[in-house]
Amino acid sequence: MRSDLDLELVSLTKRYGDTTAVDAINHLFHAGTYACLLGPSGCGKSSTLRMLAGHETVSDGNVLLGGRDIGRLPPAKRGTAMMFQSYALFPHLNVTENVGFSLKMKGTDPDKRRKAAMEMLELVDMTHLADRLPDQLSGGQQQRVALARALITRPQVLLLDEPLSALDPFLRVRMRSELRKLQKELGISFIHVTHGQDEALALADEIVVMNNAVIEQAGPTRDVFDRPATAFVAQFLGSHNVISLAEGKVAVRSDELRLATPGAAKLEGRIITVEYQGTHVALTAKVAGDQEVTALLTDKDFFGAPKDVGEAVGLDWDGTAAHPLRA
Ligand SMILES: Nc1ncnc2c1ncn2[C@@H]1O[C@H](COP(=O)(O)OP(=O)(O)OP(=O)(O)O)[C@@H](O)[C@H]1O
Repeated sequence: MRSDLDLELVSLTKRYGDTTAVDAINHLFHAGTYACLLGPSGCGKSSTLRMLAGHETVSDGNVLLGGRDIGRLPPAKRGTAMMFQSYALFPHLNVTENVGFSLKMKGTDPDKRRKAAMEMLELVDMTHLADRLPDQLSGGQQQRVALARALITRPQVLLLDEPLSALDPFLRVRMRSELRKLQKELGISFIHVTHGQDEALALADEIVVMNNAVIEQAGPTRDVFDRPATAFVAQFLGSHNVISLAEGKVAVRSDELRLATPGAAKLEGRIITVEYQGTHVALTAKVAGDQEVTALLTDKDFFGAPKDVGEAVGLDWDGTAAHPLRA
């Protein structure tokens, strides 16, 4: 069902001279969804996000928010707000002034501005640091201020460009659960650009995988993970093997592979690495056609019948675990 706040990309295209960074992509972001735009460096994620925000011109196509074409409006008139990778806080303004900045530009009076800024700071749990300057804040605190500053415009869609990449790994995991919680509380759409598959899996209701300027696959996160449509998606999301069989290429999750007696399994080969990972052991074998295939075994299964590099091994899986891939 369509909603007034759905965001639709229609044949959206970005060209920089001879380079086509985004090639006629179509997608409907349902209102209230946490979506991650995922893909390798240079695939066109940031260009897409910047076109949605109005920080980059649209070369061709349309951006519709609730059916209204916003693709050629100035950023402040779109109903979107963007949070940048570097947070882009003004160093000479304190936290409250940074958060209230867009209201100042609109001519809102100082009392109202301060009140609105404090409400937003409350939302991100930062009221106690309202008078600090940005360089007196930690990375995570700066990120919260940047979020509050983007949200004060009451956007219908929040656009986030690699919002966690400047944080250390520990803080990144904490902040991603805060982002998720905030999105659920606000009920607005978040579109979050990342090249990290674990970040996308942890956060997103929906994943849009981009490659070479086009959308390779999009859908609910678990559907995309469980049923990658192409070898690229399977490999980019990780935890899958792409295996060439007589009937064509299939993706099989590493944790769906099991060891079997050579000669009585779908594949056989020799073990080339055994890697202990704590709860699991990753065992990689070289099989027919020089293919490397990894089985992720629970530590209990592996140590119940340990194997060594160089041993012959059979690898098997249930028929339903193999997903045929599009060429
Ligand atoms: N201002 C520009 N002028 C010319 N080419 C550009 C410009 N910005 C981006 N590109 C090119 O467009 C393509 C897509 O870039 P974009 O930044 O959208 O990719 P990305 O997926 O966000 O990559 P990253 O994860 O590295 O930021 C790349 O080939 C890039 O070199």
